[in-house]
Amino acid sequence: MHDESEQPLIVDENDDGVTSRPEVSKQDANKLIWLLTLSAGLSGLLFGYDTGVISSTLVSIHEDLGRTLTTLDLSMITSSTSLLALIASPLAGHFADSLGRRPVISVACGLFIFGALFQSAATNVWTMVLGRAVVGAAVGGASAVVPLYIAEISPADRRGQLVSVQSLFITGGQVVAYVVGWAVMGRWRWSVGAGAVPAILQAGLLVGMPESPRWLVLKGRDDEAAIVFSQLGHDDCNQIVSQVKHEVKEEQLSASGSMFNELITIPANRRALIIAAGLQALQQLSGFNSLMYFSATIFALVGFTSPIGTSLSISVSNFVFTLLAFAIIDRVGRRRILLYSIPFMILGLASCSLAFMHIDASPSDTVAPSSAVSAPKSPSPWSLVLLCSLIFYVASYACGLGCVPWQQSELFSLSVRSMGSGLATATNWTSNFIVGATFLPMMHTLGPSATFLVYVVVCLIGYAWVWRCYPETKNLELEQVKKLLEDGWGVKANELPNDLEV
Ligand SMILES: O[C@H]1[C@H](O)[C@@H](O)[C@H](O)[C@@H](O)[C@H]1O
Repeated sequence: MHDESEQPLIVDENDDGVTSRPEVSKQDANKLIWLLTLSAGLSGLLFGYDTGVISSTLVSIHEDLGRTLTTLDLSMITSSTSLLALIASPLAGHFADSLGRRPVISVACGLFIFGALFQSAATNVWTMVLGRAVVGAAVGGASAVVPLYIAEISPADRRGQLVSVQSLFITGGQVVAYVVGWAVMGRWRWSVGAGAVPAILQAGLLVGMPESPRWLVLKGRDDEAAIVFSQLGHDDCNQIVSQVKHEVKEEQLSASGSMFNELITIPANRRALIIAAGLQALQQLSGFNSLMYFSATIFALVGFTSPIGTSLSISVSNFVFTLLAFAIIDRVGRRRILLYSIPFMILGLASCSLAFMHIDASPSDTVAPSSAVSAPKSPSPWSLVLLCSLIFYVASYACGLGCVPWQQSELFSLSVRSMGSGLATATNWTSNFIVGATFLPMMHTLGPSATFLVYVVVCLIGYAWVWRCYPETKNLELEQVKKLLEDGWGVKANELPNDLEV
């Protein structure tokens, strides 16, 4: 264990009047960074659990909410979470700026607990929708602020990986939700209520969590920031505090009014917002969550006898390939991962569309999936092709688009970071809402094959846009990324990242 008495004390004051702190060993700092990442990342687990659990819940509710669920009921129960998430995320961005990152994460944690318990006690469709909405507010707030908090405490060369911990937690939470949903065999009140458990654990961990040091500098609390930076293992915490202060001053000079104005009128900020929000929209509009929410419905439709069990393959592949992204993101880089993986998503989706052409599957109007097929059928060889294509699509999604958009906060400069992340997150949830609300109707009107073709087209457009606009940010300090976007999209500039001066 590290002995504090051996730590060299640096007691001089620098130009900014910041007093240096006792040095902390790299090992202790590393442990702390991991602990904070895991504590904050638990919100990702809840995000994943609460969004994943709906798939098995939908097929288990039957008439427990007082009536047989219609397509509209299912869409409302599913979409109320994303609807509230999209309202909560920009608000969370706002409060993360005025009150700090930590209080927002704490409030989200409280809402996770309350929402889980409320859902498990739901007696009719409306109370269920309300419970899902409370959880949605928590998911929206946490998904805007947790990646931002992690990015702000991470060293530049491991930031991609540490922020990806959140994606690992999300996808892990979705696997747990599927397993729990499967294991409790229809007792959905238990599975939705179980979401309160990790949230209670997180509430305990949040007690000792420090505020983001970059936010502290933004608020002029330099001494406190220096303490946190030194706990996080910065060799020269005075230098990093001055660097961040310098950035804040520069931004104040070029600021032209409100934070929103600053975000829209300063070209680097505007580009950051377009890139972050665009990638979040692409993540969702590529259709992945239609599988998250309705894979059991799809598998019932095409004749699998254990649709919930089969849909577990979707969430497990998502988790396993997010692990791959986690392992390589800081080496391969964000842009390259996207450019390599999106073409495989397109292939997977096109092959799903082909498989559906050969499967006789037309969703009926009442949609408890076990009754969604007019006559029981067994899976044809094309159903197996469909399953493999879906897994292929999910795998390529998970190692690129599933993960990279959550790196969003690194694109923004400090003074607009929380608002920019909040708006980009809101775009994610808006698009999530659109996909959740349109998937079943599209399956009805266009048919399954054409529905998947729509996602192919989205991915094709998305690929071209990423190629044109998404810059590489690996290994850059947060303060350097801003420079990257000053004169353009930074797609070429970052071929020489070391040339960028802070
Ligand atoms: O990054 C996550 C992850 O890919 C999840 O599996 C998905 O359900 C979320 O919508 C997405 O934001």
